[in-house]
Amino acid sequence: MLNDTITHAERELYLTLLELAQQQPSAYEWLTQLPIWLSDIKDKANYAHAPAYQASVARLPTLAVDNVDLDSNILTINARLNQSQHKQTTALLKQLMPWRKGPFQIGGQVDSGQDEGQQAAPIFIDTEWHSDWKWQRVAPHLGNLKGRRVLDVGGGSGYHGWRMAGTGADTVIIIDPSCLFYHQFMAIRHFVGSADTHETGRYRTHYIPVPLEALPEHSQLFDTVFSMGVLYHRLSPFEHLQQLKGQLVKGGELVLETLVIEGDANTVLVPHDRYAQMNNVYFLPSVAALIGWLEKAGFSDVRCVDVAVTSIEEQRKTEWMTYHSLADFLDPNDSTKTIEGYPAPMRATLIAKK
Ligand SMILES: Nc1ncnc2c1ncn2[C@@H]1O[C@H](C[S@+](CC[C@H]([NH3+])C(=O)[O-])CC(=O)[O-])[C@@H](O)[C@H]1O
Repeated sequence: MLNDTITHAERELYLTLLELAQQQPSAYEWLTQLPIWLSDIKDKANYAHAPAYQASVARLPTLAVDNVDLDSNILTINARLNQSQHKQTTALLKQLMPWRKGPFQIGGQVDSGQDEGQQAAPIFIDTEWHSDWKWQRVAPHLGNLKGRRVLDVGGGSGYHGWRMAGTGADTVIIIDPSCLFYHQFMAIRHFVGSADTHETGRYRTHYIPVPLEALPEHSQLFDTVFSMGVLYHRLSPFEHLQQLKGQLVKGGELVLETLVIEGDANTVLVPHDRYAQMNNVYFLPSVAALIGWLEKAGFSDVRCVDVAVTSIEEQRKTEWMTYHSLADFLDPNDSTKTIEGYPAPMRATLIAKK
């Protein structure tokens, strides 16, 4: 129910789903569940850090934003920032560390204008991942997202979701169960503000803090569904593919990006214990096997558009993510292997039709 304590982001999400429901009744089921999804993320019993994250986002200052370029590799909020706003904003954003997916920049170039003494340098959130590099590998193969309704499953901080809106998507819904990433999205959204309403006159980019499995199964709401960096975390890859398919309209497009290994249609690696130190990695197929999985799950026109080995320049420790990163997870004597002896991370992007 709409009530007084609802945030602006929540209100816009309700309105978007309400509008969707007028065209596609399955969105009513989302509306029914939304209060539960949104209150769970605020519950200290589920997420001990939730109140602290919320407080950090709530205390972010209001800046004079000149413009926002959602289609830039460093997702840039051009705003005027004085020294005290710079200090306050940096400190609050650092309370939302680790920042893994980005990069973002808040602030503009310091020019030699009249208030030079006052104006602070931009804040550059140098994230662990160069998510822009992934986007550059994927975007050329997407065709036009203009006017499309898009779901980004496992969207992290929302970096790619913003880029989807930046290329003209009509509506973007990001889902991810991470409480931290949800609040990172809300922090960036605070600064993006009404720039997100560009072209459509209403807010286009939304975030629901739930896993894919929590969504109503056969919503058929989206023209494009992205699942990037999620499949290998799933115990049952076929269930994941079915759930993705259930969110697509007939003829809609799936963009699937996941870890792969070299090999033929019968090659699949199931790491016995950890993979690159991650303890939640299950199935790493070859590209040929993955094409077979997508076809078995009922997708057609399946094509692999990109394969890339992840470099230690793309995923690395930064000032905004100070824990171990890829370089620490590879064999120090042979960077083609993980420290467990498996092939080093290589990722493929596949596109398929429902
Ligand atoms: N069942 C689930 N449903 C939805 N999200 C999930 C689920 N399980 C985990 N996640 C979320 O999926 C994301 C995986 S990261 C990819 C981010 C971005 N897409 C990227 O392509 O850079 C992995 C990577 O960095 O490789 C995390 O944010 C999880 O919380």
